[in-house]
Amino acid sequence: MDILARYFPDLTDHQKRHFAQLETEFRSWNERLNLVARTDVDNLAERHFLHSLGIAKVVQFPAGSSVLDVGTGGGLPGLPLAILFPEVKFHLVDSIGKKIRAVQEMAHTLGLHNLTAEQTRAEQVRAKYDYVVSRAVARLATFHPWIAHRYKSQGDATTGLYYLKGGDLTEEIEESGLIAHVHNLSDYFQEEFFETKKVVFVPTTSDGR
Ligand SMILES: C[S@@+](CC[C@H](N)C(=O)[O-])C[C@H]1O[C@@H](n2cnc3c(N)ncnc32)[C@H](O)[C@@H]1O
Repeated sequence: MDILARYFPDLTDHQKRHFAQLETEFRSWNERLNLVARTDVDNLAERHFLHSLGIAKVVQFPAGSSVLDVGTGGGLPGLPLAILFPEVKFHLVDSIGKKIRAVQEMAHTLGLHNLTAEQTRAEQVRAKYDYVVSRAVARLATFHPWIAHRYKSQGDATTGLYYLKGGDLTEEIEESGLIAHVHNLSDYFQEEFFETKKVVFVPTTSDGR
């Protein structure tokens, strides 16, 4: 967990304890459900928790705002972000019920009161949010129509989608026809894993509404 404290030096002892607990819980659920590749389980802090927190290097969610995590699987990036931003409300959705139950159990064990999780398809979400986050779910051209109308109307320059992606995204962004800003996580994190990792920001207004 030292790696999280190194890149987020303002973490409180309470948050550090939460991350340590999350690691224990996540490992235990992973043995049953394969939430992330087994080969990655020794690198949970770097490849999953810190990767999720990469979004926080690009945007600071204000207190009182709301965030939807689409296709959260075992709670990534939503669970680590909910620990980092205790004053922000997170709603995590996935179409697979057993993953959502694992997320609910982990949130309950940690006593995270700012996070809810629901089994539903992204296309069926009806509430509205300030922000959407996601990792590894679908190409932007497929994904964006699911969430394009899930934003509250009073957005600002920071509201929109923050999508964790890897590799060369030129073609994928072009195919989507969206205005997208690409942030390199290698600008923030030194580990080799982040060399090709990005946060793609698609503002709420990027489809011309
Ligand atoms: C590769 S996993 C990524 C999980 C997690 N975001 C992570 O990074 O570890 C993709 C997840 O997206 C979910 N998913 C795919 N399409 C979806 C949809 N239309 N609505 C809700 N969940 C969806 C799948 O059930 C799966 O759990």
